[in-house]
Amino acid sequence: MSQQRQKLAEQLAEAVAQALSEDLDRQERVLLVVSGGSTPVPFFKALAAKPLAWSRIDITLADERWVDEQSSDSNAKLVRENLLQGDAAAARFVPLTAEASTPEEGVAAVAEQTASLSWPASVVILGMGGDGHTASLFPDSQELGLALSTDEPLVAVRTPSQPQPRITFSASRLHQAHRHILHITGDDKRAVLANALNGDDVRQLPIRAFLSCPLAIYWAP
Ligand SMILES: O=C(O)[C@H](O)[C@@H](O)[C@H](O)[C@H](O)COP(=O)(O)O
Repeated sequence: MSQQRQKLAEQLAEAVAQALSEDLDRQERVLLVVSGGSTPVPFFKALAAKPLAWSRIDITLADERWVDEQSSDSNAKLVRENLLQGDAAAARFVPLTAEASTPEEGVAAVAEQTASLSWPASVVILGMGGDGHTASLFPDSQELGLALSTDEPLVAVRTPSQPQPRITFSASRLHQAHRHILHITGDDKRAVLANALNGDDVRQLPIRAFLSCPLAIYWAP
């Protein structure tokens, strides 16, 4: 982990902790939506160390891979092992998983299980892939149009570029937040973001669906 990425993770954790604590002053419970993948790990660790009223914080994921919760590809496992540690273990984590063997079969159960979360979220933290996807809004997925347009909260997604099927909150649901943050690292992603900022076709680079939320960008080389 480069020093710059570590510093970025710490600055992001500071900003998110500040946002959560401001909202906790006004609301009984607050919602934090995080992303999976590899980038957020140092941020999760830094956030877990913050003194917050964790028992009043709900945490969920922007999207999930449809795998066993013990799989190393599980975003829920990533959150449990890196964020829900120490005092932060008192947070209520609502995963996007269900007993069903496919996300298409499980999406209704996940919708029921996440129905108790109260939106708008305090903060939605997004990641981005090299193809401009965010959450599981993939440019090559057949369900992209649906995920970008539906008012339903969740969409089951299959995409040729990814090994597992997925479930994602829809763009309209992810828009429901007081603050949106994009957390990315590396020159490749900087170039993808620059490209995204230079055009409008959301289906080509789905991160564009969030560029005017407004979106705070946390980037380090
Ligand atoms: O489950 C996931 O993979 C995500 O939530 C996804 O949208 C992620 O944020 C990007 O793919 C970036 O992933 P990296 O941080 O691993 O580059």
